[in-house]
Amino acid sequence: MSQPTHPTFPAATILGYPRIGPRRELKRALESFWSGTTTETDLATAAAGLRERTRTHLTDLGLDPQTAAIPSDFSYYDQVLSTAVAVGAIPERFGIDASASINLADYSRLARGDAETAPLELTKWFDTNYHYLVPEIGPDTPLQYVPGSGPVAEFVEAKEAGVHTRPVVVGPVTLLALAKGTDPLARLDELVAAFQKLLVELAETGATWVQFDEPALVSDNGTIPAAQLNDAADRAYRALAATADRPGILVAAPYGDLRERFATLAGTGVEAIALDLVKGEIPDDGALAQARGLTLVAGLVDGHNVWRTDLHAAAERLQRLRTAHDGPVSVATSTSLLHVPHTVADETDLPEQLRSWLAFADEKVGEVLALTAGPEAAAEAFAASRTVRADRASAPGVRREDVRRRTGALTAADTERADASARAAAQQERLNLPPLPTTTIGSFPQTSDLRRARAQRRKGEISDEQYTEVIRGEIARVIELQTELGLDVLVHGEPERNDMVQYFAELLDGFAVTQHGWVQSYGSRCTRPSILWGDVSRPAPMTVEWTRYAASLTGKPVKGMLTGPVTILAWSFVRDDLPLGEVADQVALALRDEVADLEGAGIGVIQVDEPALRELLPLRAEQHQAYLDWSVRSFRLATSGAAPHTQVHTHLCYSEFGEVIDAIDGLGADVTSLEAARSAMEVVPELAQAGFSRGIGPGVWDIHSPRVPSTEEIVDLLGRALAAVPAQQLWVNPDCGLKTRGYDETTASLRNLVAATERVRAAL
Ligand code: MET
Ligand SMILES: [Zn+2]
Repeated sequence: MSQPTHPTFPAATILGYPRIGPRRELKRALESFWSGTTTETDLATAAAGLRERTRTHLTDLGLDPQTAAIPSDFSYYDQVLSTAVAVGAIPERFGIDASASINLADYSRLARGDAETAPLELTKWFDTNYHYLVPEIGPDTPLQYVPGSGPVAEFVEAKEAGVHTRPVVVGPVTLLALAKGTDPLARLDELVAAFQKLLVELAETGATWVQFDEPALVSDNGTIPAAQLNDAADRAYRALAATADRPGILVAAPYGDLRERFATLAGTGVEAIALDLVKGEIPDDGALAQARGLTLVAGLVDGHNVWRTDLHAAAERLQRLRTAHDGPVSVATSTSLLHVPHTVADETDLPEQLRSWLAFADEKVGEVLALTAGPEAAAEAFAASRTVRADRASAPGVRREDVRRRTGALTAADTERADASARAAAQQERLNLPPLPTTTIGSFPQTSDLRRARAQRRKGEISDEQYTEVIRGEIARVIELQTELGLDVLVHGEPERNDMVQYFAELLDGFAVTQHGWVQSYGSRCTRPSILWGDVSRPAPMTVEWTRYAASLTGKPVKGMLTGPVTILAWSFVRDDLPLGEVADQVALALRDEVADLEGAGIGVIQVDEPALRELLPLRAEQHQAYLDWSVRSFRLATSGAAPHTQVHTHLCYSEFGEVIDAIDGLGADVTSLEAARSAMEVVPELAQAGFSRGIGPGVWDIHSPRVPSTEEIVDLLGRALAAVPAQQLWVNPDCGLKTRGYDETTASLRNLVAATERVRAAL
């Protein structure tokens, strides 16, 4: 085996940096290209400008521009897609020549589909709120390296601009572990051969280090059994390490603990391993002995949350690792900084004190450098870190005795409702619903008028009264539409909500919202997570007036709409100084009060959405139960104060439900609606088999595209559902909320939904 020589790994680095741009420049460039207002060249120019800005900016922040400390990790849409494209893994159904470089129109087509071709599936990336495009790798999918691929071009671009970067790609094991298709792992050797060609081309252009991201190695939740995953890592990295003339290889394992796979990787011949020491542990001495001489990259600065690092604690761990490990140790972030906003400096509206506790991407680069310099050279940063910690611990609102007393006094009785069949009888008596009741998931289209009114209110251009009038007008219109369509359980349409989490975060104590804290969710889509910094309480009712107004306009039941505790946590930056289960209880109690107030206003149906229930499932199997226990408990706590004759609904979407089916049952909601249209109701028999006996509303309309489902199609889906559950259990609804849809397709689709239901009812 050849022994390539590599310059030493840089002492300080980050595993990746946000690529959307501080003012979402990439989003704008992509969307104007997609809409046809700009050309492919315009898009490429904008992207090159952003990359240039990032390199210069990271250099200015103090990362070394000459030693591969600055990652080149750009992607136009998604890093998994970009890596798949680099190794030519393009499904044949797109009709794209996989052996040549593809243009941005074709690249976009893979991500977004077109009239004839469905896009690649989009799904959640590990335990984050980022979504990747699922590679399709079957026995016949082409796999061949495409010379001049993205990583090479980006490296060369940087080099020509005077910056020697470290190309970042998704590693072969993770790429296959995430792929769908018949036995993707069977293609490992071919995939590795493609990556070998990438390594050779990178070496030819002068790259000294390359980073392979392998988060699949820290998770038990994938489809590949543990032993096979370990074996695949062993095979893949032995082969990659054996490539003649290649850059040094860094394997990064973000989001969790490598455990026994650390020793596996250490034995393959790669030069460096990046450990997530925020989520994971320092390997024990036995494992470290296997890694003698290797560079370990200590991920001590959290790339996945926004709190300033405790530099003393991190320095202490760094010292422990340095003492225990016989080889170089570098400092890095635990994950790519993709998951955090650019800089706290932009947040001029946040309270000064809260601001001082935060570190976004740029501040985290500073923390990595301070840790690398050490407590003496970076004395000022270390002192500030200590001050901030003390300040945070004692700041008003972080710990509130009234909130703690309430959570401390909870008992099992607080999560129990009356028996489900007694509830069902009381609810039917009150609501008097027909068989197969029809409803929607909550939101109706968010029109540009609504968005404008919100922006005007923010800028003070319209008064609160004027804003309220706009919202009430919209509620009235939505109620009228639903009445005309003949739906059974109506909603107010959520026109007052910019976002289903942020709306509540703005009204609850303990949360703050940012101005520019955008984080890429997928492609051009970004979210602005709220920051949960203190004990949570509800100063005043949050949804009651809107719901009461809607109910006053109709004789039909109107469903109150709340976002559940787990989803509120999953889509916010959560505090790191209190166990999540306790935070969830605090949020649940606030929601419990809201449920009581909705009941007091005469609302008989209340939905608590938990679309993120699956998302927070820990990556390691032995932690699943504890998570499911607290997440289910918090939902029950939020809802179980409801009287028997109040019908509690929940809604889940986005994910495979398999692993959480029992938990869904455990929520105990009277009615559960789930995304199901694309999978042709697959979840219904799964629920039935699990013994689920309460109401089920499997979605019959895939709301992710403007396509209107036909009446026949919905009749067919309902038939499938009825094959698995009795009619008394079945509800009819779309897959999810309608806020991204237009009114035309909404009206047409709901009309078909009602017509199909009537047809099926007649045949019962
Ligand atoms: C992502 S789940 C969305 C549920 C919410 N009630 C809505 O309809 O928009
Ligand atoms: Zn949904």
